[in-house]
Amino acid sequence: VLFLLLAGAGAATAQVQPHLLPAEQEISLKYGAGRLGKRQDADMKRFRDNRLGAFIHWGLYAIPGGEWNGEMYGGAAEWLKAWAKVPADEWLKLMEQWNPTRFNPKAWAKMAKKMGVKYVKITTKHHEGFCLWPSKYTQYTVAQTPYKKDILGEMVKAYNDEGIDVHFYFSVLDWSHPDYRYDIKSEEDEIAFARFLEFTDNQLKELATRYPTVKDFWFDGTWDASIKKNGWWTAHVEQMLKEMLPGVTVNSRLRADDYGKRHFDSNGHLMGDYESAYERRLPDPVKDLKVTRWDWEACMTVPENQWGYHKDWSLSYVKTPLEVLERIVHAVSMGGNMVVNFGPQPDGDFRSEEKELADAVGRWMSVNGECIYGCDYAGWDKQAWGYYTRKGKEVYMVVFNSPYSRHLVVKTPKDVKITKAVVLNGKEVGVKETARNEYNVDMPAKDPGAPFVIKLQIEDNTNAADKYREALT
Ligand SMILES: C[C@@H]1O/C(=N\OC(=O)Nc2ccccc2)[C@@H](O)[C@H](O)[C@@H]1O
Repeated sequence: VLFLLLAGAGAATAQVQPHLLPAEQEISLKYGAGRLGKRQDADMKRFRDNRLGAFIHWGLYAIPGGEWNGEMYGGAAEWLKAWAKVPADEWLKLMEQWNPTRFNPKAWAKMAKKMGVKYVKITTKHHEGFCLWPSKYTQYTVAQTPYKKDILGEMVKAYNDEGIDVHFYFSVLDWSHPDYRYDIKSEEDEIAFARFLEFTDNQLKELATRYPTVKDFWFDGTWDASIKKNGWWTAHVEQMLKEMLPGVTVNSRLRADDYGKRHFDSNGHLMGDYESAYERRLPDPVKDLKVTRWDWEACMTVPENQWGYHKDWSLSYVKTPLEVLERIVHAVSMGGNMVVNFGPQPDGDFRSEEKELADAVGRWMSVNGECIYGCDYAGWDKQAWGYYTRKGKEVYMVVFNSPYSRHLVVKTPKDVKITKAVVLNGKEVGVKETARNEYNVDMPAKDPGAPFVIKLQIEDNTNAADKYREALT
């Protein structure tokens, strides 16, 4: 009983993975993790190997762009309705202005292709309740705007035509719907929220039916007590989508278990197919190695916290392309994916900073993408110069910080030797063994002046004798 109470209390804690319980002490759950360990089917391998994605946050919030009644709000632009306390019916009047005349889905897809992203996550419906597809379950859709056309369908086709996978962001929280409840405190709440869950099921079935090439559903807006008290429904949604679209992936943020525990169930097992809690933050490469035990996907904004289009990016720090690149590599080096956010303008074009970012990342990926796509955690100790990634027997050194010593220190696991080091699309560099499982890898003769990649050839020679002796302390 005590454990159950603790588990219930755990519902409020963040999704830090609790210690796994010894199997015999696990509690039985009806709506806990549907699977233990990483999915290893082809669809999940594709999700994982894609590694680099882009987020598109596009909705009515792009029109005001952070400003309401002449006042500029510094908070996230897609939350302006909340910051400016705008009633839903007034907010949804923005639909009358939705007419992105410069929207060119083919150009969007080419920009994503040039950036080197392998998938794009699109906000089908954000918290505001405005749908980018002509849903028949609500009046708040593109069909009821001057634009009229199925924007989501145009995007899906354009991205797929460029060989880019499409993932759907879907907010369960829906500020436009009278039956949404933040908590369930009465019979009336129960009845209204049951209607809301049915409405949501219908929209999800509609999305899965209209756009069968969708590869993933990224749920958001699932943190309220009303959802945590309906963990059964979150398990039902995962099952429903996987029956309709075999192979589709679903993020952990959808899921709550029998006791309202989110992301990880009351036995500490990850629900959904990948953890989706690293939003605008990343696990520590030394202290948080636990994340390498499961699949995960991070997402990030270029300003400090703007997902939707905001008119004024001077209100917070804007990350440089190099800072975005380092976060991409950091995620992959720990076995995660990274999704970089874009907030298109109301006219359907992108701001210049985002176009420049896509270009810069794309130029680097075109030369060095081999150390990202299909790569994973190498299992080697992190060094100050940068990050390791690994693909099979190949280990990549992704160098962001060149050392005054001109040597890149590498410490290999026991029985692993380095036999060769070559700069990607460049020359071989010297490798000097300095102690047991320690090497100095030379910097390239001419400092590339930008992050670069060294590909290591390694040899597993178990039990080979060597000349080194551990100190007798
Ligand atoms: C990707 C982002 O996802 C969100 N929220 O994600 C959260 O996890 N929000 C959160 C985090 C901690 C506690 C409560 C909510 C949205 O609110 C935001 O507009 C954006 O779409």
